[in-house]
Amino acid sequence: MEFNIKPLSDSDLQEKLRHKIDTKTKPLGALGTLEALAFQIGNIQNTLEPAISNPTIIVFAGDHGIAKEGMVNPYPQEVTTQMVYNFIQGGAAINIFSNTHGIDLKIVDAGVNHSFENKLPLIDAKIDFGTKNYRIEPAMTEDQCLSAIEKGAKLVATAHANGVNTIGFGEMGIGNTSSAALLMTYFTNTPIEDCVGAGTGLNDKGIGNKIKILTEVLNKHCPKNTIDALATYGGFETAMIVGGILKAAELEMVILIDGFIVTSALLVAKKIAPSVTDYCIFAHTSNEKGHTKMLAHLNASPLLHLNMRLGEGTGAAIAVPLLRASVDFLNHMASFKSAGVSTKNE
Ligand SMILES: Cc1cc2ncn([C@H]3O[C@H](COP(=O)(O)O)[C@@H](O)[C@H]3O)c2cc1C
Ligand SMILES: O=C(O)c1cccnc1
Repeated sequence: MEFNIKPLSDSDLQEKLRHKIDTKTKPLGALGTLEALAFQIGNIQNTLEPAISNPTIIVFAGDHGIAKEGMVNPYPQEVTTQMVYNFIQGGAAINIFSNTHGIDLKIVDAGVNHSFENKLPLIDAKIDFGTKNYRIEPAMTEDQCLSAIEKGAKLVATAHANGVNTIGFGEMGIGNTSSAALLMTYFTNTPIEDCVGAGTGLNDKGIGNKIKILTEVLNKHCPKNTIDALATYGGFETAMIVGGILKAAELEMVILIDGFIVTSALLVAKKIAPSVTDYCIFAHTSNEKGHTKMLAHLNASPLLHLNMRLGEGTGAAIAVPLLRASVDFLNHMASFKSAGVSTKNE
């Protein structure tokens, strides 16, 4: 498992991008974050004329052993399967927002606890029928974890070969806010009580219980390295997103980071390849409690804060028009020179 990710440090290109942005017909810096976006996307694509081509969101679905008990998750495990059918039928939030913004959507069975019929519009990458319960044993074996990373990477490589240059990731997996909280505490050294939130709607008592259970889980295991930590606490969907993010950065794609769970996958990816964040655009701040601290750890300033806490890649989908607007101004806006507009008095 090798990912060759180039840090973005072409100072000549960066200077030209800066100049192109600064000579558009607007006060210096007046397009704010859109300027930063255009600069980053130009850097990623190594061009002064970037484009958002065939933006795609891949939603990975997987079940979690711990969710069978119903102690950390308000909704039952079956909801993962039911939501996969909902995605296939076009009824979930991510379907709607993908339609709104012309985003191609792919749904992947990373490891749902259900046998899906053949011929569904569902990509079969199943590792197993859900992870093991990490209250008892590691969620997955090292082989399963590496296989999930590889499968996620392969799906992104296929998308890239089909002309996709902008990719977002989504997830569906009842119980996966617990898994993300465990990964967060492991990779950022943040106390578990600051990583645990309400997920899909626990009350204060439920959150207290979730913290207690996840503290026991942390005391039980002692992961020996990055992959071992992902195998111990992760989900199949999370591990596939880790591989997907790493491959997308290697292929110099624009990566849209969604909420709490996708960002937890990025923590793992960054541990493997620190430059990966050069390729990441942080779409939004989720209302899940730990997300703000997780983002601060990554030095990230997301584009949006809409009080969303859903996952599925919905935050990533909502941010796509901002990416389009940023490359459009860079490509099409007049410069002071071309429009004959006077520059600022010195
Ligand atoms: C109907 C429904 C649709 C969802 N879509 C995403 N999630 C989100 O909630 C789950 C994580 O929360 P927890 O750890 O509390 O189980 C994930 O499946 C996530 O994608 C959903 C959850 C539900 C119930
Ligand atoms: O931010 C997220 O990704 C999130 C938050 C709560 C539940 N599911 C996902």
